[in-house]
Amino acid sequence: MALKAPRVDLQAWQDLKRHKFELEVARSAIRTWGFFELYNHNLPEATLESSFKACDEFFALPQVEKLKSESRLKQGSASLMRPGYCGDILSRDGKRLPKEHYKSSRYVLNGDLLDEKFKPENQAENVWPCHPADFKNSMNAVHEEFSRLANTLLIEIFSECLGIDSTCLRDKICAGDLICKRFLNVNHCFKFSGRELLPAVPAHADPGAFTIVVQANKGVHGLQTLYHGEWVTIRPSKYSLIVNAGDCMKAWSNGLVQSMIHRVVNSSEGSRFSMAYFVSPPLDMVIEPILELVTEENPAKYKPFKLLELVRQDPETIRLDKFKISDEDSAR
Ligand SMILES: O=C(O)CCC(=O)C(=O)O
Ligand SMILES: [Fe+2]
Repeated sequence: MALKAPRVDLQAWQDLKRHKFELEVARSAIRTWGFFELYNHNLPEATLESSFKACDEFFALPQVEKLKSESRLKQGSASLMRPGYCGDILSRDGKRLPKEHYKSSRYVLNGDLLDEKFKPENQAENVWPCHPADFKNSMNAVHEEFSRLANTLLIEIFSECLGIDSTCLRDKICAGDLICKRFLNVNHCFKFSGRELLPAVPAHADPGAFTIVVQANKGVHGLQTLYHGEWVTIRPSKYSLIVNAGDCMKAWSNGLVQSMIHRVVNSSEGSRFSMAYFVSPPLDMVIEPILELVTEENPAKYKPFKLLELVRQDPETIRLDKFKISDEDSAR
C-alpha cells in the first residue's frame, strides 16, 4: 500500500516558531500509527556510516568466523535475550528464519550509559567478534548516540504528546537507581530467494518503552507495519530513524499511544540490515497506566504487570492483551 509514514523534523521541533506544528504531527503519529520517522536529528552521519560499514563487513565473514562471537546460550527464546551472534533463529514452530543477527547490550543507570564492560552478576557479557577490528567501537558509538537521544529528546516528545511532565516518563524509563539493560540489535535479512515461507522478523509488537530503528540505505526496504488491517512498507529516507512505541508505552499512556504490530519481510532487491535500539524499563518494574491519563472518559485499560511477565508471553500474539481490563473486570 502506498502510504506515507508520518515524519517529524527534529530541528523544527527545537525551533520555537515551528515547534507547534511538529508537536501536532508527532501527537497524531503516535496515536494512530504508534511510530514516526525522525529526520534532521543531528546524529552524526559518520557514526552511522562507519557502523553500517562494520556491520556489512561482519555479516560478510565466513560463518565459522561469525560463530566465534556466538550468543552463548542456545536454548529456546532465552537465546534471543543473549548478546552475541545468532545465525539460526527459529520461529515458534521450529522453522529457521531467513535472517541472522548480532546483539550487543549496555546498561544504564539513571539515564547514564555505564562502562561497556559493566554487567550485573548472572548476566551475560557481550561477545565481540575479532573482525572487523572496529566493530565493537562502532557499536558502542551507536549505543551512546541512541542513548543520548532516547533519554532527552525522545522522552520529551512522548511526554509532550501525552501532555505530561517529562520527569514522569524519565523516572520510568531511566528508573532512578535501578539498572536498565538496553539492547542494540543488528538484523541482517537475507535477499528473498523465492522460497521463503516466513518473514525474516515475524509479526510482533515491541515489548518495552520505545525502539529506535535505522536501516542501512541501499534502497532495500523490508519493515512493514499493520495499518488498518493492511501491511504497509515503511521506506525511511537515508539516515532517518524510525521511532516506534512499545507495549509498556501503550500501557503507561492508558492506550493513547499505539504499539504497532510490525514485521520485516525479505526483499528480492537484495539483503538488508538494520539496527534496532530497545529502550525498556527494568524487567521487574510494575507497569500501569499513568494516573493523570486515567480519566472518567478513559478509565484504566490495563492491570499492573511487569515487563518480565509480558516478555514471557508468545511474541507472535498480542502480548499486552493479557493485561487488558475487560468490561467484566470494570463492572466488578
Ligand atoms: O529491522 C527492523 O527494521 C526492525 C526489527 C524489529 O522489529 C525488531 O527487532 O524488533
Ligand atoms: Fe520490533
